[in-house]
Amino acid sequence: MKAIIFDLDGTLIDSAPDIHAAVNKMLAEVGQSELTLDTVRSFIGNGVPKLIERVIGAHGLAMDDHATLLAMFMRHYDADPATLTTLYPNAEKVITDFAAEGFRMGICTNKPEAPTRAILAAFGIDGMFDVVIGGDTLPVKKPDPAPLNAAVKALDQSITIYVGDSEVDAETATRAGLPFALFTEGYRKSPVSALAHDAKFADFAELPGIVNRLAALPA
Ligand SMILES: O=C(O)COP(=O)(O)O
Ligand SMILES: [Mg+2]
Repeated sequence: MKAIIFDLDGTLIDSAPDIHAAVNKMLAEVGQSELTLDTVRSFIGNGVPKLIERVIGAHGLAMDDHATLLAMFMRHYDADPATLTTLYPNAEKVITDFAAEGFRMGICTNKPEAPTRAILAAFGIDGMFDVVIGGDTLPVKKPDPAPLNAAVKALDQSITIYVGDSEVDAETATRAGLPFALFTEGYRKSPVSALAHDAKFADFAELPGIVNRLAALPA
């Protein structure tokens, strides 16, 4: 049987609006002006500590305040992680079909595990994933391959495919030696051609065909 592991932000869900809202609530708390949605979206992908570092850089704030700002951000984000967030078109139908076909599925994201689980529950899809690895589940994050390797091990299938949207995901899949399907409508910063990938798709309706093709390739 086959397994599929998904990245979360910019892959299954468009979460930037809630992350943006929490960043701006944090900035308001310390008397700083708001950042735009595009700016905050470009800061997503390497986990929350890196997001906060990038916000600090954008505002010329003191790196000494990193821990305080991170705690403030998490308070706001944990309080409201899913209100403005949406699943990408066809994502829910496709993962429901995969589950019905007996695929084992997992999540490997750099988002901390607690809001990851809260968001999956808010969309009623938490039961479909047999393993959830967040950015704080292990001591290291993607692009270190350890989180993805941990998810692969937990699912324990002969063929596992990783689905993600970013440079970080492409590098992680390469380092873990997994076939990688790139969702092109997420938070990638460089052209599709700059990311190592075995397949790409702009609509989740294309994913079942891709998974069948990749699963049939020799390992
Ligand atoms: O940067 C984050 O917090 C999460 O990003 P990811 O779900 O795309 O790994
Ligand atoms: Mg992502």
